[in-house]
Amino acid sequence: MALPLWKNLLQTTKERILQQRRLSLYNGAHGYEEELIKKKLQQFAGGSINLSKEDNGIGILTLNNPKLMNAFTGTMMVELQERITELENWKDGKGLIVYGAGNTFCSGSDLNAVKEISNSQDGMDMCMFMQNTLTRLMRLPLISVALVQGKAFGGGAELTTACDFRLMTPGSEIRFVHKHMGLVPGWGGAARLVQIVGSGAALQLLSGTARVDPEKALRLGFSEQTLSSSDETRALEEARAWLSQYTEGPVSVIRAMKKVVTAGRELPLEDALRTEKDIFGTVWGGPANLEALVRRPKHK
Ligand SMILES: CCC(=O)SCCNC(=O)CCNC(=O)[C@H](O)C(C)(C)COP(=O)(O)OP(=O)(O)OC[C@H]1O[C@@H](n2cnc3c(N)ncnc32)[C@H](O)[C@@H]1OP(=O)(O)O
Repeated sequence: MALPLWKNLLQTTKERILQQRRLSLYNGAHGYEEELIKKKLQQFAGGSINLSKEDNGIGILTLNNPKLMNAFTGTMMVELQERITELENWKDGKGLIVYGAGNTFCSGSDLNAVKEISNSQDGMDMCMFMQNTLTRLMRLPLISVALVQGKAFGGGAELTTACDFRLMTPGSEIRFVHKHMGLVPGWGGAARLVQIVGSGAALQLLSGTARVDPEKALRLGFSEQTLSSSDETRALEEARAWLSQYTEGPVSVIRAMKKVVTAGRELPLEDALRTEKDIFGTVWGGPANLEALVRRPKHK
């Protein structure tokens, strides 16, 4: 017998909360009180995080606070979490482009807000909040790319590492400026940077606060490509075309592909292999697989 509507809704909400907990790193057991830090962050308002979902399965996530070079205010941190939840529930999604409004990526956390929460408890709570959100971004079953125009500094540089790929426009720059602020990365940027460029290069970029221009990023394997245009509309078009090479195809297969790679990236080998087996089971004999068996394509 079908469940009444309210029971269905309750069930879905429970499942979503459980899924968010599973994908996050910190919860009450770590002394993390999400509602408290959210309340605090809400006091530092400004800017927005916007999401548009296109018919081609590509989502566009925009950091929108151009007056402050897209610095992250408290409300933007909370909105980022909300948009990630939306993306987790977008079953038709295959890809994601993260970029900043006004021809620049992001200048890190809003220094006006940071000054107000400079005590250690607030700092740790904000750090756990952002690590949870960026870990969920990294684990989305969508192929994600940071489109870097202008500057990606501090937390902005960390955000680029939560995406699968980075594309840079001419004249743009990624820079981990934390040392100048008497800090180290705290949004997970150091751990992810080591995975992307290796520990030696990561240590140099962090401890030398080195400017990473498009050429250097290519050399380090930090960026995939330098786009030809630094105009916002055209760069976005180029990023869409670049990403489409990987998102073309059946949604179930693209999402499964990202999931097997996430498992390989994060889990010990035996666990990753078992996860790969389970995900393989979701596509084997599925519509795309059966259709291909009929079509028998030649892979020339
Ligand atoms: C997670 C930990 C972290 O994120 S630590 C890193 C925090 N971020 C920073 O320290 C970046 C500080 N900003 C800068 O170095 C420069 O503003 C950069 C980004 C290089 C841009 O320089 P430029 O193109 O000359 O523009 P500008 O300095 O005139 O800035 C325009 C307005 O934006 C503001 N702005 C910029 N970044 C932030 C920020 N992170 N927090 C708060 N406000 C920021 C500037 O103050 C400036 O505002 P105003 O026009 O003077 O009112």
